[in-house]
Amino acid sequence: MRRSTSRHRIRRNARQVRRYGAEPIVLLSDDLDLAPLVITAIARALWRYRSELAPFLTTASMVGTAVLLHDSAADHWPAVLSVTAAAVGAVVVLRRWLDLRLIEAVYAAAVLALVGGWTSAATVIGPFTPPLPMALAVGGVVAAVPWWAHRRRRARVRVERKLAAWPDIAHAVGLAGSRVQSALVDLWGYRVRVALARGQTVEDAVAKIPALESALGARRGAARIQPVPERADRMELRVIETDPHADAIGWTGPSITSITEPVTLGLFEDATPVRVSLLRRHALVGGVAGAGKSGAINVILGELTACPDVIIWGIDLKRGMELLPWASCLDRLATTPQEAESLLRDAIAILEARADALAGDGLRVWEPNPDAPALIILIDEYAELVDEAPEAVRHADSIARRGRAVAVTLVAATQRPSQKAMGHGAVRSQMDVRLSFRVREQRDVDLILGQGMLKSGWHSHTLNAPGKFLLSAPEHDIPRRARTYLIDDHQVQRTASTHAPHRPLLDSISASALHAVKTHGHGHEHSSEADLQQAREPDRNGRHSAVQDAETALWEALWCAPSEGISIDELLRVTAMSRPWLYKRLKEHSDAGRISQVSRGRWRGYPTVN
Ligand SMILES: Nc1ncnc2c1ncn2[C@@H]1O[C@H](COP(=O)(O)OP(=O)(O)OP(=O)(O)O)[C@@H](O)[C@H]1O
Repeated sequence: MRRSTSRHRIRRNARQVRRYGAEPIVLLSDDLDLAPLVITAIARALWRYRSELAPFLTTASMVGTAVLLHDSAADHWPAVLSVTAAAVGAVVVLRRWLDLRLIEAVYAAAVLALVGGWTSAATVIGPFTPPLPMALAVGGVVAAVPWWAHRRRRARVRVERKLAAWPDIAHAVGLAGSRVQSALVDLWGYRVRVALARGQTVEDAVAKIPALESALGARRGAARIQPVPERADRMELRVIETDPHADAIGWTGPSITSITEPVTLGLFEDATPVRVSLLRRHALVGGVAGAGKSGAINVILGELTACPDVIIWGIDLKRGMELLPWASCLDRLATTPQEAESLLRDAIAILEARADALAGDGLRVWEPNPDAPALIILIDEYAELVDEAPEAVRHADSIARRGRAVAVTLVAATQRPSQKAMGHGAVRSQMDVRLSFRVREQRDVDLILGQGMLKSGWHSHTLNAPGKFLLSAPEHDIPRRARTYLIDDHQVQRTASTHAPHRPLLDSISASALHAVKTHGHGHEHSSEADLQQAREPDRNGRHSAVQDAETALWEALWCAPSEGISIDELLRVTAMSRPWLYKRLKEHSDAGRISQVSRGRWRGYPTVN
């Protein structure tokens, strides 16, 4: 009778669970039959919320440990301190291996020091001797708040809870018997390694993607499945919770330290990084005005300037508007057609000298290192070069055909690389890496990416935001939408000044060729060490004079402005500098009280007070 009453109660509880949701409502009573249910429910709740409860569990175990140590081994406190120091050291040393960011490592080290310090003090004087209880309470709360608030931890817990239901999910979608082996949570979602049940294939799982998205409560199109090459019964499930392309993706700094590593340009839609090698390869960046070409060049420069085994030269016939901010890291910057022509002619001299040196040594390719750096020439708006410096284009053509093996390569940006805009030469056909930002017309797709690409599904005319692009390269042969990282002007400035002191010098073979060109008009003469040193010296005068010209033009324009002031557009025209540069200068002058804003967007200089 009693037994049937408690069964009745349990059934009633179960009904309540169904009615009120997942969390069982436990009615406390003195009925002993309910005890196991209560204990199980508490244990489950403790397990489920173990991450949130971690601060309490840590505090409780500190007190327990201190009680034991104080009673039995009070003189062992130095051992506690030593273990603490070792643990803090391990966190510092193994930070990367533990996948901890700097701030997380600092937190972990601080908490470990707090726990160890308190426990050793409690070992000596007892955990309940003032002020230790108060110190524990205050320290516990202070340490727990960042833990509870930490976004990455919360995301990990949420994913763990979701994956705890994997057996049910797998059963529901038709992959019964598969198991989760590991899961990794990142900024954009999570990645799960799944062991498939006997006889199941990755293709079976791919067919269940829509069902999986539904069962995991993800948005449509959020899940991707990839095979694991070495095991047919394993797969990797990627769930993207935040669309990486929804907003601009900030650049977090260079990802490489050598040109032999692939540069990282941005992220694909599935949040995997876009990596492409520029070693001994020419690159073409195309797309309409405002589509993000300069952004891509900035990212490329951010990466390349971090490499001490590459020398960078730049050609920017828009008076250096795009490349000037990087000038301290560019060994040469040409801003006029004449400078462009001589820069490319010098590059050919280097190319030929290197080719001769390689042939002499019986080598096939130039392996860049800090003593023998690669040379990359960035050309912003190639079409301007074609219009203004036809001779330079002939040199560029030659570099495009012969530069790869000797690591003298081009990165050219242009709005529409038609035969005319590319100077009817071989340059376009020699480009191994192609980045297509948005193009205006469908036929422009093939112009940038190559014949037949539009038909094969490379639809860069449908890209819908600045910075989005398609990448075609030997290691990227399927069209996947990507977005470049966005580097703001401050980052450009900071990165350029950080990297500038570490730029390499030209190798002696190349410097000797340059010296010979300067003195004899061709590149095969013997040069003294002093000559070489002079030839190696970066020629950054172009930069300084262009900036000074702009500063002077700006100041004169402001000073001579009429009483209603001069507009931003006019200032942009007279300085030929970028908008951010102009705004920065205006702010500096205005902060110093030298100029004033007469009305919205119109400025003028103050008359000097004597
Ligand atoms: N990756 C990106 N994410 C978000 N916004 C971007 C990105 N790249 C560029 N933009 C935005 O688009 C604007 C134009 O970009 P950018 O100057 O790179 O275009 P462009 O193709 O070089 O144009 P132009 O040919 O006129 O120089 C930038 O001011 C920036 O606000």
